[in-house]
Amino acid sequence: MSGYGVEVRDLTARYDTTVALDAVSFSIRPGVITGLLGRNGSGKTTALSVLAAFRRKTSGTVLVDGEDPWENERVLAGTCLVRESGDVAQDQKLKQTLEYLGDRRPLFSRELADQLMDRFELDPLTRPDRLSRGKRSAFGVVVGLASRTPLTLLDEVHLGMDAPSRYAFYDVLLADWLEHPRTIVLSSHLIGEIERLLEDVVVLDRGTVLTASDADTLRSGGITVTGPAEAVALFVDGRDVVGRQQLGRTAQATLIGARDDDAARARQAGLELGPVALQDLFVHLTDRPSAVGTSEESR
Ligand SMILES: Nc1ncnc2c1ncn2[C@@H]1O[C@H](COP(=O)(O)OP(=O)(O)OP(=O)(O)O)[C@@H](O)[C@H]1O
Repeated sequence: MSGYGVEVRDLTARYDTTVALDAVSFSIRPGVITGLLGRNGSGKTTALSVLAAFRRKTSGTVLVDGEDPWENERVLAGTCLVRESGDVAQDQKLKQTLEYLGDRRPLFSRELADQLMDRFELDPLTRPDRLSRGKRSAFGVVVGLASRTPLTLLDEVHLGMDAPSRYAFYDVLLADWLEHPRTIVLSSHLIGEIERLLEDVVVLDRGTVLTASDADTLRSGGITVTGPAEAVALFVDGRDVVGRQQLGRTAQATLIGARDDDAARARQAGLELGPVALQDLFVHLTDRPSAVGTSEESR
């Protein structure tokens, strides 16, 4: 089992008068870790809730493993959505929730759950409503990863966790995914920490898809140039510069729109070229309304 694929076509989701998703289309490849990125209110939680049938769509097509997930027992048995709030029974001890999941989910790994409970210092005999925010998030991670469902949707689940716990989460997620490949979607607006995990990226903005592609293709849309400040300034003159840093006489600029002769020009000027951080591209894309409309070309 390498995971469920997802096809979303012209999906619209409304809350009364608010259009949370406006005819969005994107695909999620099976067996891949995809980042669902977007600023606050861009529609990430709504999209994941529709995929997991927590919320009904208004219109459009959603296919999870080839079928509409709404009231679809087979697909939902293989789907796990964990939101930041935890999504677990509040009046049950953590141990009882794990036992319940162990009975209901055929791929649930009690071994991984116990390992993560130790790692996050979670007491199995406590209840979720007695946990701090960070520990509640950590329990959400335990549930999401140990379920090993063919489609695992983790909605900003790591945001409340402290740095050591978050890094433990990233390490375990990657190691467990390598051993048990499945489709994982991580939603976040904090990309720096998770970008190394992401093979594909879907960026939402105000209920529309800004861009959807593999992370490397997205990164190749820009470059960083590092070297003596005057040479960097000359190199980037007239270009679309989205970030600058300077330390002493050394400067680094981030450019959008790489050109064929960049490498040769950089060599001549004694400058170093490097990749762009996804976080910088994300800020650039979501900061500029004029960037809307690039989605179709970059798919
Ligand atoms: N229950 C609701 N009732 C009315 N409007 C809602 C509801 N839930 C979300 N919305 C609206 O739908 C839009 C998308 O919200 P959503 O929670 O999906 O975004 P998000 O990208 O997950 O945001 P965040 O990063 O802040 O969690 C926003 O305009 C939000 O105000």
